[in-house]
Amino acid sequence: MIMIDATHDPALKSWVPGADGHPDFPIQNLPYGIFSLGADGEKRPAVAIGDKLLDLSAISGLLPVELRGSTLNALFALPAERRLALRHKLSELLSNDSHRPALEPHLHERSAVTMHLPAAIGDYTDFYVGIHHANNIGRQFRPDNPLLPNYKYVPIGYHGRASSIRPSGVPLVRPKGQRKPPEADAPVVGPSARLDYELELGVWIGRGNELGEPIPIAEAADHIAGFCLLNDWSARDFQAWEYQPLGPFLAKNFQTTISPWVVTAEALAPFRIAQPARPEGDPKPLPYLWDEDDQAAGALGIELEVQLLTAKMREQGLPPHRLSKGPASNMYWTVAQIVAHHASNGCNLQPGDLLGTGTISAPTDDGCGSLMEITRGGTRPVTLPSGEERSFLQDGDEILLSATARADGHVPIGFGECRAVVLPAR
Ligand SMILES: O=C(O)/C=C/C(=O)CC(=O)CC(=O)O
Ligand SMILES: [Ca+2]
Ligand SMILES: [Mg+2]
Repeated sequence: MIMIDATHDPALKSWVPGADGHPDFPIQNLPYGIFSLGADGEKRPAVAIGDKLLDLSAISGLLPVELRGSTLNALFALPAERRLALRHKLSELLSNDSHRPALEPHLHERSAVTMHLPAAIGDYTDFYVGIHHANNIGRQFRPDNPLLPNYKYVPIGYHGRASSIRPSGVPLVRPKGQRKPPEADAPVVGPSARLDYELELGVWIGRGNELGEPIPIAEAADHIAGFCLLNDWSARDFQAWEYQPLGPFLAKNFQTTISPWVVTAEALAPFRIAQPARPEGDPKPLPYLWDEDDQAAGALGIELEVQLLTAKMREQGLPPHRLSKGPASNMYWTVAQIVAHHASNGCNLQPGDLLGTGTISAPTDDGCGSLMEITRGGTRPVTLPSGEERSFLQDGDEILLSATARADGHVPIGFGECRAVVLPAR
């Protein structure tokens, strides 16, 4: 069980200029990532602090954990106590002035470096825990049968594609594929006309489990290294045509964008709120999915937001326009439940595997996590400050996801950027 400790102290200050009061990366956060100086430079581990990062490969002699190489998989695999020891050391190094002369040469402006995927992602699985999303989108794909009867018993997911996951900033090329326009007798192939985003949290798997050995739900939290933002780009026209009976395939595997900084489970310890009660009459989950301590630990106290910036808005100097905002507590299943479920048949999870929670929508109109929901399948376009309308994404549109964890008596911490612009189909 991860505890609140001195590294979360709201009175803790950093000697790094601009870190105190930073909206994402004050000293209470300390997220890890992989960067290089220049796009082709050597990839190295770092910790973000304010607008800067500290090159951890350059100060490895000072750290209790060997941190080298171009991925964080080995760090994720460590027992939680070792990761905690590293967090404590970094908190001390970045708060105590006496370390400034030794460390300052290894700070870099984050705006001047290239960020990479933080881990070699062996496998990526996307869940469907946003019950309001499941209701909204289910109504469009299956008007008579929006929420299927299994939803409240089994955390639904699909196996995604790890090879096409990209860090924030890498543009998305509009996918081509098969769709069957409602009035047509036969499908056509071409660029997606209903390109959408999905607002999700990503969960980084830490320690793995052996093939054949399930993860008991009481131990699931020990297998989570951290979190990121995840945009599960979705071609709704391909999806509607291809998804039955095996689920999403080419509609969702052409690219997935994640934020490059790993906000650790340790950093998020204080940011828990009461787990929303299951609606009256909902079935109690089966024992392998139910843990009183997991329920008592609460839901993630994270506020999520999506913004859109079109090419015309960029030209006009307009700021991004908020499409939605809502809390991560709108998850029907906890993160521990999806981890335990994934391994319940003996499937082995490995350090650096990535799970998506599924689209997190609020029950209100201003909190929907995809355009498909906001525009009711494209029938109610959004009007933007530039005067433009959007039903689905156009070329040149940029989607920006952001998130902030907040709790009374604690310094808020954020996730950094998860953005990508849509380029024309090739
Ligand atoms: O209800 C459906 O058929 C559609 C589901 C999705 O869009 C799949 C998905 O990516 C799950 C999610 O993000 O919640
Ligand atoms: Ca999804
Ligand atoms: Mg995807």
